[in-house]
Amino acid sequence: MTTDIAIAQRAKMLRIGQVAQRFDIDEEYMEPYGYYKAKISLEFLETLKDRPNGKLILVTAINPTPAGEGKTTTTIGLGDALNRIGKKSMICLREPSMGPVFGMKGGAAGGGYAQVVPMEDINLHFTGDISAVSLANNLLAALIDNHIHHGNELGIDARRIVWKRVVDMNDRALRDVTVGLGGPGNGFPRSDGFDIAVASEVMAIFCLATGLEDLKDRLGRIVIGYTRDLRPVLASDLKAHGAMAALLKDAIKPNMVQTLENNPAFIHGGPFANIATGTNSVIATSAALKLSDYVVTEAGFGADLGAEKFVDIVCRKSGFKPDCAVVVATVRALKYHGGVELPDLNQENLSALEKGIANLERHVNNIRNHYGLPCIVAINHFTLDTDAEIKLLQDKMATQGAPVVVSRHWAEGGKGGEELAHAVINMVETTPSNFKFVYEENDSLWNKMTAIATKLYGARDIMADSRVRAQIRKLEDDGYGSYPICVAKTQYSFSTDPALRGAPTGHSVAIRDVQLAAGAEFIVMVCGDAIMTMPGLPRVPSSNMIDVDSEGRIVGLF
Ligand SMILES: Nc1ncnc2c1ncn2[C@@H]1O[C@H](COP(=O)(O)OP(=O)(O)O)[C@@H](O)[C@H]1O
Ligand SMILES: O=COP(=O)(O)O
Ligand SMILES: [Mg+2]
Repeated sequence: MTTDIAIAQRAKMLRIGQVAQRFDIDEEYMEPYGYYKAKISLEFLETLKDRPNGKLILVTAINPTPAGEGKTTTTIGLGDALNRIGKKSMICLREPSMGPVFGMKGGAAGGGYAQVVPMEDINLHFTGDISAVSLANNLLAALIDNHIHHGNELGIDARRIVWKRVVDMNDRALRDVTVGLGGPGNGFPRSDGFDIAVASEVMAIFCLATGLEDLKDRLGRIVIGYTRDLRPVLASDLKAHGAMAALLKDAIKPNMVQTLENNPAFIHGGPFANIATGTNSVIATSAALKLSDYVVTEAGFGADLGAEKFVDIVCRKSGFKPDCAVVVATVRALKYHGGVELPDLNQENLSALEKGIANLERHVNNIRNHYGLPCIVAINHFTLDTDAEIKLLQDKMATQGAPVVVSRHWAEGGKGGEELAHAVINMVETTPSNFKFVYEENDSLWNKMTAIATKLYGARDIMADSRVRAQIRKLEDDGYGSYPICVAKTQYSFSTDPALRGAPTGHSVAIRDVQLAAGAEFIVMVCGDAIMTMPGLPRVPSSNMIDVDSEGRIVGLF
């Protein structure tokens, strides 16, 4: 079988300036990173602000198997298909974290004949944005310990520092560390830990900021910890935010690359959707909306996570209003939700498929009734899907109020996605969006989390111990009650139990921890025990297969 990287390395790429010209982006505003990547200057984006917005299509999915069900691949295939049928379309994706790249899931540049290129660059260092985010995050961490070392004038309580270090790698050995060992010259010993870079609040701020000044202002409002009398200590108290913004001044400009069919793609910002917001930067999507008639963007994991955060955090803050949603479903994942285990997903199993369709039905219901969005089901066709399985899925979904389209973009590129593209255009042109939030800004934090859990997850209620309840009360007392919620929970289930697949009801969502993201302006609610902000590498990491050959070409990157 032809690998993704073999297809990508055979691509006939255009110089990135040629791709940009098709979308009236003058080369003087392009800051090339080689021949096939470029950043777009923020000054250029300023010149666009009076233009009307194009239509916004959100690609989401059912709860995935560990491999993922093809949101990124479908976003790319749909974007190519829209351009093939004569629609001026751009796609907006997140940049891949090297955690999954070297870990279990692999890259995030699509697959088959629906990829963005140069995929090796995109999946590895790309233009250095995630490294810049990591450095900005860790500069703040270093300044905290340095401040304590040099007398601690702010009175930071070292036991109440909430700011962690980050690295863009899956490294369980760094989850729980002690810093400052080795005597007085090394500072004061204290427990610390690393999160994966894409879980950093700096990444969330990066993705929500509207420009450099907003970025700097938000960075300054980060709460790094508390004094002994529980007063918050901010990054601006440490005079850190200017230097942090300086590290990010180039990263904040959106990156442009191209698809295998030479259509433009913005790839910018990379938060995961199970532990963070899960969508690309507001700057990139805002730019794409001014530069094209149809923007296709994806939100991570299932519609219970990435799409909900896109709606309740990103759209609430940015003013975006999606015109429709495409929910990606696969036969394999629906069989998984019907109880089939991973090794057996390649066998036809109509009864399991029929049972697992409940997961898709609930996502369609949530998207239509709780996000108020017209919805299309895209069956991301896999080679081993049987006609009987496809027919069963189409028949079962026929009464759910969402058109079901089989899309073959992975195998055929944009051509394979044209039916989906026509369905999207028809939906956008005939069905108005009744876009709405799942909860209101002035609902209490507890009621916001209750709304998400009961309306979307099928939960009976939420619960929390007295410590967490006290934390929530203090956040309300400190004036953060109007902030939206960023749920951190497993991506495999509507519940907090990854093994509870399908469409569980009556479960309880336990809030294990609550974290303030004052700069990103949301409250993280960590639900259940199956979630961590520093993943570990699997027994056989993808890095085993990755190499560089004698001509300097990357091999084994999927
Ligand atoms: N139709 C398909 N057939 C085979 N492999 C696919 C198909 N769609 C996606 N993939 C592969 O599945 C993995 C997940 O796809 P991706 O688009 O990254 O999913 P998501 O964005 O939902 O996590 C990638 O390795 C991709 O190449
Ligand atoms: O945050 C997760 O994103 P994917 O669903 O694209 O892997
Ligand atoms: Mg993806």
